[in-house]
Amino acid sequence: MVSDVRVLRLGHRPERDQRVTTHVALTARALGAKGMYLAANDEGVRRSVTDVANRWGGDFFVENNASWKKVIREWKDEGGIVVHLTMYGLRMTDAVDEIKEHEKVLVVVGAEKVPSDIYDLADYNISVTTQPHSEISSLALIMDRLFDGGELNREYPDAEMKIIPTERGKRFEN
Ligand SMILES: C[S@@+](CC[C@H](N)C(=O)[O-])C[C@H]1O[C@@H](n2cnc3c(N)ncnc32)[C@H](O)[C@@H]1O
Repeated sequence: MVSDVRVLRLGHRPERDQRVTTHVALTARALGAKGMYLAANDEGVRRSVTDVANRWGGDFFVENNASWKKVIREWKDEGGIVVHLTMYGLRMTDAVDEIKEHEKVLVVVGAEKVPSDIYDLADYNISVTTQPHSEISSLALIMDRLFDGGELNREYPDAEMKIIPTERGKRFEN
């Protein structure tokens, strides 16, 4: 059963990808990942995601300027598997049950281009549909499958901000 999901973000270009990478991290956090390794130097992304995480609870981390090969090597040494999301991979629906037999899953998402070695280093190259779309949507869908929807109503400990779901308007507890 999957209990530890982390995201590795490859190919981030600070001048172009800040918003999407921030949304990758926020999606990862909201859907139950423990943290994101950013294989680029962008302290601004780390700071803004950490600021959200501090206010909204839990202990999601962002590691800035991570060496992606080292992250993968150490993850595998700890018994984790590496799932690279790419539209060229195997269909998610064919592989997800096998992936779910593992506890630790590192989900790798790219920006425009990814280094070609990732296709060999990954245990699974997985396509979420076989159409081009986005790292955010593909990440959200695989996380939902990995946790079977159980991530959707998680509690975030030590939150300064908490939403009280309501039919209309906005209600917060803080
Ligand atoms: C804008 S796409 C880049 C597409 C790029 N041309 C390529 O070679 O993969 C950015 C990222 O979104 C993810 N992605 C896009 N479509 C996907 C799909 N159908 N299945 C899984 N991941 C996808 C991949 O992680 C990809 O690296």
